Order: sequence, then C-alpha cells, then structure tokens
Amino acid sequence: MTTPHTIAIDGPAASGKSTLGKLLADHFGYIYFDTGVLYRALTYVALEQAVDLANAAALAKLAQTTNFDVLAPSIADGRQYTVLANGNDITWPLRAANVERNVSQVAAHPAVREALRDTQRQIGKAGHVVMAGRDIGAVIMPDAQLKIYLDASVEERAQRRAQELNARGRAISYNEVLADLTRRDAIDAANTFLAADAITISTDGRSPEDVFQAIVNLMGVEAQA
Ligand SMILES: Nc1ncnc2c1ncn2[C@@H]1O[C@H](COP(=O)(O)OP(=O)(O)O)[C@@H](O)[C@H]1O
Ligand SMILES: Nc1ccn([C@@H]2O[C@H](COP(=O)(O)OP(=O)(O)O)[C@@H](O)[C@H]2O)c(=O)n1
Repeated sequence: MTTPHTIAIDGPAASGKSTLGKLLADHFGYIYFDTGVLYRALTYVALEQAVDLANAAALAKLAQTTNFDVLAPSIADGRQYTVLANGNDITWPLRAANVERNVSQVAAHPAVREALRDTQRQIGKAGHVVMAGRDIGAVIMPDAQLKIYLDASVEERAQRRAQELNARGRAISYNEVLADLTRRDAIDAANTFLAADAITISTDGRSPEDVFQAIVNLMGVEAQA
C-alpha cells in the first residue's frame, strides 16, 4: 500500500484512538485531529451558557456561532492541544466530569453532527491528516485511504481511562469509570460506525507500540519507530 494521504481511526471511548493517531501522525509527519474535542467543546460552552441539552436547534446554533480553535499545545502542562472557544482557553475543562456526563447526549443530535460536519471535512480535505472519532471512516472521510477501527473490552477501556484520570489528579474509581463508559457506549452506538473497508484491531492486552507496528506492517511501510 502506498503511504495513505488521509487516515481515519474510529472506535469507542478509550480504545486507543488518540494514542495510535499521534504515533501515526508523528511517523508520517501528519497532523492529528481528535474530533471528540469539537463535541466536548460544544458541550462545555452549552453548559456554561445553560443551553438546554435536549434542544438540538439551540445546540446547532451554538455550534455555528461559536468560534472553536484547536491549536498546537500553547502550555507544557501535558495537554495534547490547546482548545479555544471565542478565544478563551477551555482545554482542560473539556475533560471535566460535567462534560464527560453530557457530551454523548449533545453528540447524539443529528443537527449537532450536521453543524460540526463541515469543520471536520475541511480539515480532512487538506490531507496529510490522521482524524479520530466515531464516524470518520464511514461519514466524515469516506475516501480516506486507510481506515482503522480500534476496539477493546469495556473493562480494559475503563481500566485505562481510570488510570489516565487518576494520573491527572481526578479521584474516580474504576467502577465509576466502567459505569460511565458503558453509559456513553450505549448512547454513542447510534453514531459509531465500522466502515466496510476498515481494518479492525482489538487492542486488549496489546501495547500502543504493538498496535502501531501492526498497522505499519499491514501497510507494508517499514516503521522507523
Ligand atoms: N494499547 C494500549 N494499551 C494500554 N493502554 C493504552 C493503549 N492505548 C491507549 N492506552 C491508554 O488508554 C488511555 C486512553 O487512550 P486514548 O488513546 O486516549 O483512547 P481514545 O482516544 O480512544 O479515547 C490513555 O491513557 C492511553 O495512554
Ligand atoms: N466523531 C465523534 C467524536 C466524538 N463523539 C462524541 O464525543 C464524545 C467524546 O469523544 P472523545 O473521542 O473525546 O471521547 P474519548 O473516546 O476520548 O473518551 C464521545 O463519547 C461521543 O459522544 C462523536 O459523537 N463523534
């Protein structure tokens, strides 16, 4: 396979999309874009402005009238990117409990997905991008030359996410994370797609490097890991 111009990575929460996405983006010198950031940013702004999260039209309007920027990290505090909403840095609040609790409800509205679709597609059209989410290979970038679907058991994903959150100082138990991922998975299912031409990889018990190597081997491209 020649080097893919665009790469799509889909899968449920904490399946390893961002980790693999960044490894692939670094390997090919591409940008990595985590579309979940857009849904989280919209959820955060909606909560801040007390918008009714059941009101699809109001949420879609907020998506169209808020200026979201996803930039390279501006502060070395462990952030993967800097997210601005109308110029305000909202990077870390996107990972807070209130956003985690509500983002799937916001993302489930077709009008919200439509309102955020063009932004994602514009980034994809530029090429040389690794884009992660739930519907990238099937909806946002159907022409992506490489489509990956990552999966892992909800128990393994909860273990990873609990470790990740605890490492960031958030006191949350494995069981709480397991319950939240189970809830989110159920709501997200309607908009999570395994594209017919996607490579499916289960990441249970496999290191990020092993998953990365498996992908580059499949592409026949020697990884200078
Ligand atoms: N293959 C893996 N094995 C173990 N931990 C992993 C693996 N891939 C990712 N992780 C860890 O799991 C957590 C979630 O990974 P992430 O890439 O952010 O998932 P996603 O982007 O799918 O939500 C992170 O702490 C990450 O370091
Ligand atoms: N392409 C996408 C990306 C995220 N989302 C929604 O946004 C939420 C947060 O996405 P995320 O990728 O940041 O979440 P994690 O997988 O990192 O936990 C998901 O739970 C989905 O509800 C979506 O609907 N479509």
